[in-house]
Amino acid sequence: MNVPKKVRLVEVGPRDGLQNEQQAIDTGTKIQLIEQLAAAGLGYIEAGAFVNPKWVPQMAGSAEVFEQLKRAEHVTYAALVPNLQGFERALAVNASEVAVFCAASEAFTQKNTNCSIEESLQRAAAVIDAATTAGIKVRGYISCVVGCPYEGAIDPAQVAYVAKRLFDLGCYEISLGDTVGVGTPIAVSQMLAAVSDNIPMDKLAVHFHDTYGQALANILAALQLGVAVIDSSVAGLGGCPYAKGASGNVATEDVVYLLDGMGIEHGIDLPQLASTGRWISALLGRAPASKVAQALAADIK
Ligand SMILES: CC(C)(COP(=O)([O-])OP(=O)([O-])OC[C@H]1O[C@@H](n2cnc3c(N)ncnc32)[C@H](O)[C@@H]1OP(=O)([O-])[O-])[C@@H](O)C(=O)NCCC(=O)NCCSC(=O)C[C@@](C)(O)CC(=O)[O-]
Repeated sequence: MNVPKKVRLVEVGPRDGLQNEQQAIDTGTKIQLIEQLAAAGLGYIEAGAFVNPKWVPQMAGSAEVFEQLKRAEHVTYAALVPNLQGFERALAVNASEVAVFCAASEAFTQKNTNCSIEESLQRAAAVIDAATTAGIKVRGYISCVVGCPYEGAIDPAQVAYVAKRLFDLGCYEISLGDTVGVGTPIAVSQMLAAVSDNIPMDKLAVHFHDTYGQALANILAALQLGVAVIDSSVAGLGGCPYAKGASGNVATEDVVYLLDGMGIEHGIDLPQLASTGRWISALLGRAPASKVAQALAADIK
């Protein structure tokens, strides 16, 4: 087993977590969420998305979020961008990094970005060229790495193909997304084995949604293979607008508790993070999806 000693958590709550919320969330609340996450020790926060606001209205105010945010020195504030237009918007508000996104499924790519996989890779290439010129690092996401809401099971070879293309284009890290949350540890391990034939494990991240309650088991499988970057969302917020019924990302609180149990360093203050999760969940009118946050609140020892 190659379990890492230290893990980097990529907090996607303010973007992936909020993008699918139907109720309006004001800019001040989004900023407060990001600032609280930074105060809890998160060093990488995806703070917004510069996508077409007609497609994802909740992310329409991302420019204001980036402009008004009080930035902490230890934090990378990343923005999701689908194309050059999105990159230019992110650059204008001084995003520290950007992330491009593709999928391993043709049907999902069409629904999510209105183009083919090949065209999405060309858009990513244009963003990477412009970002390189501007001195900005680019992360790459791949959705539907285990299953697709439209195509069903996805062949690990197809994930490996798209991952290698994105990596060769210049993404410094590839985040592998189980968008629907259908994966189980064996399927995830097979997918990671295929992808890591072409890309070193230390350039891979995992991004699990918890629809079927498998996210932590999948993370454990990924950690045992040496993956050291995990995407998660405070309070388990989230869901993709183009993956109907898919639940939120794995809760950051739950990942932190798992890492503590394995003696893996992460740099997060769990009680403070759980308090942020309770605050944002209360604001959204629900309990945190994190079991750890619920157990801490009930003082279960
Ligand atoms: C990709 C597009 C833009 C193509 O959308 P399109 O409609 O095909 O774009 P277009 O190039 O034909 O342009 C149409 C209009 O969109 C505008 N436009 C074009 N680009 C932008 C932009 N960047 N920002 C603002 N406006 C933009 C453009 O200016 C034009 O405006 P009009 O002339 O009609 O007024 C659209 O499909 C889109 O925005 N899709 C994003 C969908 C999305 O955000 N999905 C969720 C994020 S991905 C995800 O959650 C998965 C992930 C990453 O978390 C991992 C996982 O869990 O799997």
